Amino acid sequence: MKTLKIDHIGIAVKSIEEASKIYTELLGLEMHGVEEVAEQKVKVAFIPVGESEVELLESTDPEGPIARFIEKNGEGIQHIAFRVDDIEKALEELKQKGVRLIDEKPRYGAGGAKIAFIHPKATKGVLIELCER
Ligand SMILES: C[C@@H](C(=O)O)C(=O)SCCNC(=O)CCNC(=O)[C@H](O)C(C)(C)COP(=O)(O)OP(=O)(O)OC[C@H]1O[C@@H](n2cnc3c(N)ncnc32)[C@H](O)[C@@H]1OP(=O)(O)O
Ligand SMILES: [Co+2]
Repeated sequence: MKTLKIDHIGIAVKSIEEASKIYTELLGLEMHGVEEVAEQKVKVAFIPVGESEVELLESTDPEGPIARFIEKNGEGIQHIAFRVDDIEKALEELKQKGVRLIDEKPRYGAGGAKIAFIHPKATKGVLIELCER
């Protein structure tokens, strides 16, 4: 497998409408439309910047991962997503290395990307998402 680039940085926010102003009004970036990813219990907005994007994540459910993250840590960076060329192969290789995965098989994320998370306990406290588009 090949890791290609930082695809996006996931930021947990209470309100996409409020938080997006930082990126649009202060940094002059443009936000794409908001999309719901029901499986992850989030609404998502992407803000492209150069080769990567900022992903704003607002919870749609108090039991979802973003609501839980904000409850514990407040708003802030929740994950870093790396784009890979072949996510099934990447997960197979990580599994063989004994890495603790949250998702052993890819799920579908925003924009129909295939995504999977590595547990932060296996990565010195960074929640890593792999994604293939
Ligand atoms: C739409 C899609 C896309 O891009 O297309 C997305 O991004 S969806 C983005 C949202 N979806 C996800 O995050 C899905 C994957 N995440 C999960 O499954 C969960 O959030 C876990 C990461 C397993 C955490 O689960 P849960 O909140 O139940 O456990 P917990 O609070 O007891 O946390 C277990 C330990 O992990 C740490 N921990 C929890 N969340 C963390 C995070 N985001 N970054 C770093 N460490 C984190 C906690 O501090 C704790 O450590 P201590 O034990 O030392 O206190
Ligand atoms: Co993400």
